[in-house]
Amino acid sequence: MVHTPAELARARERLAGVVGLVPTMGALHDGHAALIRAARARCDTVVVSIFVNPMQFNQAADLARYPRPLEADLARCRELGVDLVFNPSVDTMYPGGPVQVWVTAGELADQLEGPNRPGHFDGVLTVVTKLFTAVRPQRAFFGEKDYQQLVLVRQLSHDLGLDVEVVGVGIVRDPDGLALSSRNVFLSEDERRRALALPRALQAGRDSGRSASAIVAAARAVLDATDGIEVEYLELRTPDLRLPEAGAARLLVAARVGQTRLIDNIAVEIGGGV
Ligand SMILES: Nc1ncnc2c1ncn2[C@@H]1O[C@H](COP(=O)(O)OP(=O)(O)OP(=O)(O)O)[C@@H](O)[C@H]1O
Ligand SMILES: CC(C)(CO)[C@@H](O)C(=O)[O-]
Ligand code: BAL
Repeated sequence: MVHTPAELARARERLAGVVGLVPTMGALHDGHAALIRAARARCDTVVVSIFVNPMQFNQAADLARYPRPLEADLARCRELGVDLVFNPSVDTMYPGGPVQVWVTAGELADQLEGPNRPGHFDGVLTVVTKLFTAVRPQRAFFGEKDYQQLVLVRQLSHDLGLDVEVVGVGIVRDPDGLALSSRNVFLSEDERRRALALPRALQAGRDSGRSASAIVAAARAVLDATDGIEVEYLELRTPDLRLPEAGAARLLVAARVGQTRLIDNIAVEIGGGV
């Protein structure tokens, strides 16, 4: 494990072949393991970063309670054959305090997560740019659970010419359908039962029929029938997050269950008659 960009630069010189980066905020679960396995399969060397990035949190309480089980994370990385873990401190990543120059997300972030988490994607894109610059990977692996983040990071690599191939990895779910997330540990048993309305709603949307309005209505009906969840958005988009058209699409949802905010999404097919 290395902690500083200087240590990372020295270790990076010894990494052979195609380097794959898996950026995480730790509290590793089977979703992260899928990213690491995808990186193992497609790269010669795998680097995992573990950094809870304060600059992408817009609520102090959310940052303060974010889980940080570092020893267990390191054991998981060893089991999965990770070659190098980069675990910087906040002071090392942001010497002298918060950055003054940001990578800003642009209009792709004016929807879905963006308006609900002001400044979040600027924080994500800024830290991902710093991680890409420090690690210099050829490939980087991101989960489809954070679908808008994946699309934005792909755009980041393209627009800034970072020369990193951004690989998306499918959502890993618990057997009951709930998408794995580090924040699921905050759900009580009752909240977890309510949270299952998210994957059920997405599945109902997918199964509902052909038109965009039928897909959204079927998903909305499941959410409306569930007490104790507060829906922030339920939206249909093209795979690159434009307004929906016939063909391949994504249905995306965000909701609060108690104090915990959850997101999820699913691939759907719009058959026409929007
Ligand atoms: N269930 C999942 N399936 C696939 N990828 C996932 C899953 N959960 C997280 N990831 C991916 O792992 C990477 C690191 O995410 P992060 O460390 O924030 O974990 P998280 O579980 O998403 O936590 P959070 O509760 O903060 O959303 C991201 O690219 C994210 O999309
Ligand atoms: C990509 C990321 C590691 C940047 O802090 C974070 O947003 C995450 O864990 O998805
Ligand atoms: N999993 C994306 C990072 C975040 O929620 O802050």
